[in-house]
Amino acid sequence: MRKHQPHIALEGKGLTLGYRRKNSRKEVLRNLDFQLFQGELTCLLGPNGVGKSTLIKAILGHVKPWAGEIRIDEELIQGQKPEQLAKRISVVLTDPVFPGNMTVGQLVALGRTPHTGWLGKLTSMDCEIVEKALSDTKTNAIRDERLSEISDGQRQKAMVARALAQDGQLIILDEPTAHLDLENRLEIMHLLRDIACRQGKSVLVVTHDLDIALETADRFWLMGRDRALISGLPEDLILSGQIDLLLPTEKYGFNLDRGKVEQKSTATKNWTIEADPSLRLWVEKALEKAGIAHLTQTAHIKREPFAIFYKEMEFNSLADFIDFLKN
Ligand SMILES: Nc1ncnc2c1ncn2[C@@H]1O[C@H](COP(=O)(O)OP(=O)(O)OP(=O)(O)O)[C@@H](O)[C@H]1O
Repeated sequence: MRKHQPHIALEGKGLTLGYRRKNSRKEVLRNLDFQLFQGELTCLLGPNGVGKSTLIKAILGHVKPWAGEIRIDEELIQGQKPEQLAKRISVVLTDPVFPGNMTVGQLVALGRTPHTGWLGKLTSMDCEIVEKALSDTKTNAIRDERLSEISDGQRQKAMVARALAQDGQLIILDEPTAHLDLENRLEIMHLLRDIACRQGKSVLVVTHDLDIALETADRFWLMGRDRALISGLPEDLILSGQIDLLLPTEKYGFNLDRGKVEQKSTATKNWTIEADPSLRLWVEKALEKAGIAHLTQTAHIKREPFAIFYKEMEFNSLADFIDFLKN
């Protein structure tokens, strides 16, 4: 079967990265190969310290490879001037430093700088792009607020808006949802996916948020402690078990049935629970957390109104049921 190959926006080959200090060398990543595709939202995931930020710094030209190369649209990144790269890559890093008295609107307008120059005036097209970035991220209402007087989450949304206004072909965001509440996390990630898909951009997001990444990413890049990078459809990586790269110890694992990372249970369960699968899932979870591995009789669970029937008794909440089992 012929494979459909999307356009490769960014490619790394045989990339080895590290840091030098006086007489010592610290190798962080060795011999990496990767491809970032146009029109896709890719999430880069991996345990702390494996080298995700180092890879991003290399893509931005801030860290020079010890070996190998990175190409953006087939052109080597090494050797490109920062202002050339700024037109092609929009970035949101974890600890941005901007004057606190700058307003959200001014910050977002700054995104246009690579296209206008530092003293450049915004054209009507620049203004339109800034307005769109503000409305897409729903930061319109806080456009006149100062950066020092808004919440961390609002500041984070403003940073995403600035990256959208920059309008690079490649958008790279390092933990863009770290300070956001659940709804805003989902909204920002869906927005980024939408932008990748509709505007044909390549979006790379570094994140530790596996749930939201699973919900939104077209592709995962997984980095493990062996310094390799594995790329694939999130669902393929789950089914092949490679998702466990994110969990280097034996203690936790990805539960295929529940679609979640969980502590691996060593206790054997001796219980029979009669219920719909979705009800049973939550009953089992509560029993496991309470350390209850044994039921002497079958528990029957009913939905609407919720009730547990056990030993000719009726319980209307898991809390009451567990209380009974423990006493
Ligand atoms: N400027 C530096 N000089 C020397 N070593 C560094 C430097 N920056 C990072 N490192 C080291 O490189 C390794 C990878 O760090 P990096 O920040 O890339 O990891 P990460 O995967 O982004 O981690 P996290 O998820 O915690 O953000 C770590 O061992 C770190 O100590």
